[in-house]
Amino acid sequence: MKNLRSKIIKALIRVKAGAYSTLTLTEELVEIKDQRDKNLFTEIFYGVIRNEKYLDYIIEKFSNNKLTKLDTEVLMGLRIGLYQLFFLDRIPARAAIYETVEAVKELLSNRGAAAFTNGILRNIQRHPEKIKLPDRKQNLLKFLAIKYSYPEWLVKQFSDEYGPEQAEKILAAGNKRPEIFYRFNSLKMTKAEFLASLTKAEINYESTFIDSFYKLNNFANPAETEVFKQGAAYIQGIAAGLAALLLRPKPGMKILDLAAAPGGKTTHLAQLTSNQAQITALDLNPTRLELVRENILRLGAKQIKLIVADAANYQDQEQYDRILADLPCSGLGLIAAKPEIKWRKSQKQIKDMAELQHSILVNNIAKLKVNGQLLYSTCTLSKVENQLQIERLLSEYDNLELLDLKPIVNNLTNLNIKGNSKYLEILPGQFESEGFFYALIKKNGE
Ligand SMILES: C[S@@+](CC[C@H](N)C(=O)[O-])C[C@H]1O[C@@H](n2cnc3c(N)ncnc32)[C@H](O)[C@@H]1O
Repeated sequence: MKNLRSKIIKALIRVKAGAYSTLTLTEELVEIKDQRDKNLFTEIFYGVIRNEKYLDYIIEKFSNNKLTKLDTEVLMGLRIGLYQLFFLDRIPARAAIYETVEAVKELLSNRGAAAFTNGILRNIQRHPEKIKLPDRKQNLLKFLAIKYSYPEWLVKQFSDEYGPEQAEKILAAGNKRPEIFYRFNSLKMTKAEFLASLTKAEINYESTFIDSFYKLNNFANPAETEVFKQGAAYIQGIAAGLAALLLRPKPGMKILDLAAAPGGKTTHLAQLTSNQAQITALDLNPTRLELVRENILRLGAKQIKLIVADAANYQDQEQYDRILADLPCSGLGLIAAKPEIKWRKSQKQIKDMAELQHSILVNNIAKLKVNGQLLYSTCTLSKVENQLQIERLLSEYDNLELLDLKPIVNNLTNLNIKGNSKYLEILPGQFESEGFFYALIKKNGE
């Protein structure tokens, strides 16, 4: 297949059928040699998933056929064509349309399909004045849903829970390309060696509010560097990087990690204790637990026992100093990195997740020592999985106390968090990061 755009169409069809965008992209990029082609592929691929609803809204205005009646290749062709016309200024309109129509020709032998794609794209290009978004004043939710391309129920949920102004910021942040960070892994080399290696490879990096985290600027292949191969770097969102820090693990402690895969936080815990803590790491999914094993090996983490288990039923007699409950969640804080999330979640799934999280917490709270601490975290933005989840737990146990995370985070990082809440909620984009929620719970004597 010669045409880059036909590859993009095929990749988008895979994601539509349920594949993960990140994995699909990684697999596709291996086949492409030229770095500029890789960049263009990535830009159009993610751009279309992020803006799907907005693009369809426009296509619908110019098509006499219902979108559900179109061949998938044609619909994807129209989306990528339109994305290039409206979002990429470096590709001349004629070239964008020509290449897209050629891609549709390559994928479908039926000549009508290419002619149809050509006709619609040319018409849109000639008559942009026909495109009108829903009226913002008359129907704010609908306007936001189309403009930022989110399902309307999700726009409503964000707006109900955060207010319309903050909701709009959340929606916009979810459409930005996420920043890439390296966590420096001190188990493999000194920081001076690590930084020297980045400099030698001409990688442009910046310090962040966490000592061991570095932001990579305009860098496309973070998994191919020397430091990565040597295990001195782990690619991790900076908000996720707070978890192990906030748990304040010490050498000699017994730590239970209830949902560990792919192992970002497990290996961070090992790093912070110089491999001197005893960590038990669970995950329900054996394939994903293998990723933890690979990461442990690459990063040189030690003293970690891996167990395939459902944390909602897991039994052991051990008492732990620390429990990390970085639980499965609806993932609404990760939309920038995994934009298909917004099309795959439902209100029902969010409720089901909240129930699962509750059962996992209830099943494991007895394993926490008196004076031990449990850190609850999710990468989502929904009250029922976050604040309400913790309120529910605290209402059921007299001996649990919510600790204030502000002084802890302000002490361990360069952040200066203020406010009344003892929780730590990081909104997407707030610190160039993904969205995260943290609550720290201490167990008191009976
Ligand atoms: C948010 S991810 C964990 C990320 C991980 N802590 C890290 O930092 O790399 C949630 C994980 O929970 C696992 N999971 C889902 N249901 C589970 C259950 N009932 N018991 C244990 N693990 C579960 C999933 O397989 C997934 O790997």
